[in-house]
Amino acid sequence: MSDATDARPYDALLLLSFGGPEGPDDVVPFLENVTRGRGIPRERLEEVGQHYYLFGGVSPINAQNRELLAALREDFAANGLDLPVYWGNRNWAPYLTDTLREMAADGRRRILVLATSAYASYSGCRQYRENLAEALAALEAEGLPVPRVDKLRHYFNHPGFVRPMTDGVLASLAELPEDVRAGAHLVFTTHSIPLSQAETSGPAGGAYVAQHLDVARVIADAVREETGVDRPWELVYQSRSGAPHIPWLEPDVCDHLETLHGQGAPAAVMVPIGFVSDHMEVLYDLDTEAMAKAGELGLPAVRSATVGADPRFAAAVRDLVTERAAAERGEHPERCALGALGPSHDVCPVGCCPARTPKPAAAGADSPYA
Ligand SMILES: CC1=C(CCC(=O)O)c2cc3nc(cc4[nH]c(cc5[nH]c(cc1n2)c(C)c5CCC(=O)O)c(CCC(=O)O)c4C)C(CCC(=O)O)=C3C
Ligand SMILES: [Fe+2]
Repeated sequence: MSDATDARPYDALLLLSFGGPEGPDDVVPFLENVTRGRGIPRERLEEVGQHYYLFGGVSPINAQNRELLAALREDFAANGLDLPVYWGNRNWAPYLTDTLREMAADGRRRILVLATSAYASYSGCRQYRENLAEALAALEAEGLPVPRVDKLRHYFNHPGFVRPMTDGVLASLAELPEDVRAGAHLVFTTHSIPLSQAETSGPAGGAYVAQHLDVARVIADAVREETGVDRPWELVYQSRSGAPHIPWLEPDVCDHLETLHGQGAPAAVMVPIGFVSDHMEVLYDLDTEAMAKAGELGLPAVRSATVGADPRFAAAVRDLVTERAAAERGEHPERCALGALGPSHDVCPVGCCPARTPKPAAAGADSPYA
């Protein structure tokens, strides 16, 4: 393991997330921020707005990021890692540009970024890198010093991300009635994305699905070992958006529950491996919509926990920070990873997770910033 207290050359960590509305008046402006220039049909937006209004116009994502920030600060302090942690979002306050401005004013010059997305995809990786480039350009235009930003590697297969989810599945199985527990399917879910984006994800294409399958297999294997029961599992998708004629990853989780029921499956545990916390995608698309579908079918179902602010995840972030810092210093740190794919790259190569319309992206080999 790398020196657990040495973050040099980095002088700050930036938690970079999606952002969400904090009251009913925020919902429409938030959705406008999310969908600017993305060609999402108006009906879809109205529908998604309703999901937020059902919860008082409040997405839980900001509170969850505040908890994660607190967990990171606590973990760093308890382990002697002296590194300040900041937070900025793509779509809602605190906005990324404001946070980077504050960081520059505080004298931060080498910033490491933790995005709240564990996998390779345009939305989960390059789009955050585009947001960073846009924010750095704003600082430059204001005559402020432009810090150098690097992004932590994809952490989907880090034990500190996978282990809490495995424990979540074990806890969910225990909640199912005993007579259906052994036959329960493990239904791993993630955000659907356009097929074209899935095909071009990662340095060589196909990374989004391959990474999820790798994690699903690791969790299914661990659950089998710990319960002594070999359960069927599948990877399915949720939260599809976009125009109906554009193909996205399938099957949808609700259709899949119907299929399982038709095949006589006795129960299902939905495992949202694609998400870092219980934000609106989890609360509405799984806990509300998919659970209602399971209820209609009479299929016993439980949804297992995301990592959220689990202390093991905070410790994993510390490990990733010190690992990357050591690599930047020219050392050869050990890189923790479960599954078959191994640790992901530190620096996204040119053309990784390409956008439909090319835009400058920071924190990668094609960054216009050093
Ligand atoms: C891969 C992926 C993740 C996981 C990785 C990551 O976490 O980044 C994710 C997370 C999230 N997505 C979120 C919200 C939304 N995503 C939308 C739209 C879209 N998401 C997409 C993909 C992803 N999204 C895509 C390809 C679109 C189509 C438009 C586009 O190409 O951009 C829309 C527009 C309406 C709609 O169409 O649903 C909303 C409101 C929230 C916040 C939830 C909250 O408020 O609690 C979170 C964490
Ligand atoms: Fe999304």
